Amino acid sequence: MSFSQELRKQAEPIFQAIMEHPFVQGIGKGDLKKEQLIHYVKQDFEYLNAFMKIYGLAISKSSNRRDIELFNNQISFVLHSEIHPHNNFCEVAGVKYEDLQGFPVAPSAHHYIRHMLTVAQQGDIADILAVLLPCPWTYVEIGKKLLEEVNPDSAHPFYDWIHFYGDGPMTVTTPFCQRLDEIAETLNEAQKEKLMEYFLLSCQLEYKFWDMAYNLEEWPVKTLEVSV
Ligand SMILES: Cc1ncc(C[n+]2csc(CCO)c2C)c(N)n1
Repeated sequence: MSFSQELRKQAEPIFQAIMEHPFVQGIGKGDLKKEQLIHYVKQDFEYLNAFMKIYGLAISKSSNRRDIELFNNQISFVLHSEIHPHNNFCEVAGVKYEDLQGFPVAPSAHHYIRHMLTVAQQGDIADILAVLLPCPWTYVEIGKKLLEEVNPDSAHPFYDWIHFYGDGPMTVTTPFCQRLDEIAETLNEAQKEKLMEYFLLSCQLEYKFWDMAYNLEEWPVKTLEVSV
């Protein structure tokens, strides 16, 4: 079994819990509340800004052009393509995307961003791949499962979202896994265990992100805005 298959196997209970989460199920049923969609987009806009900066850190730590190209392409993808699923949520909620940008980051999104940033600042390319991988991997599996289970017609409110992740342009999971597997061949067990820990924590935080959006999670006491 390859190292990435080992990661996926250990994360199976979290992938299952994500699939069963009411926000994810709500995308399939098309019955999410306007406030839940708005909270998701506000938080995800900030999350994706942090994600691009982490790709920048990955580029600064790259030692060959193949890696630089891989991360550079993903910055463009987040800038120009990841806006489509956000626009889908905004249209259903009846709000303008521009009006959901620049808001304070809620606790679970904050935790996830901090986890990725810490690993990216302290670690190497393998650490960064392990910490980022659950992001594309969980979304592609969600998209594929919803396509199978719901098979939405074009009148479904989240038709675009489901197709974007289910059979759209999101193909980065494969090169990330291949690159991580290549590096893992050179690592000892303790080093691989550390990568497993980063990966599993990101999977848990993917779950928390859905939960935050579903429950409109905010900081317990309103004070100054928390930024990242
Ligand atoms: C919390 C959260 N997790 C994953 C994604 C999906 N996503 C974000 S960037 C990207 C491509 C990576 O290069 C993918 C798949 C999201 N939008 N929000």
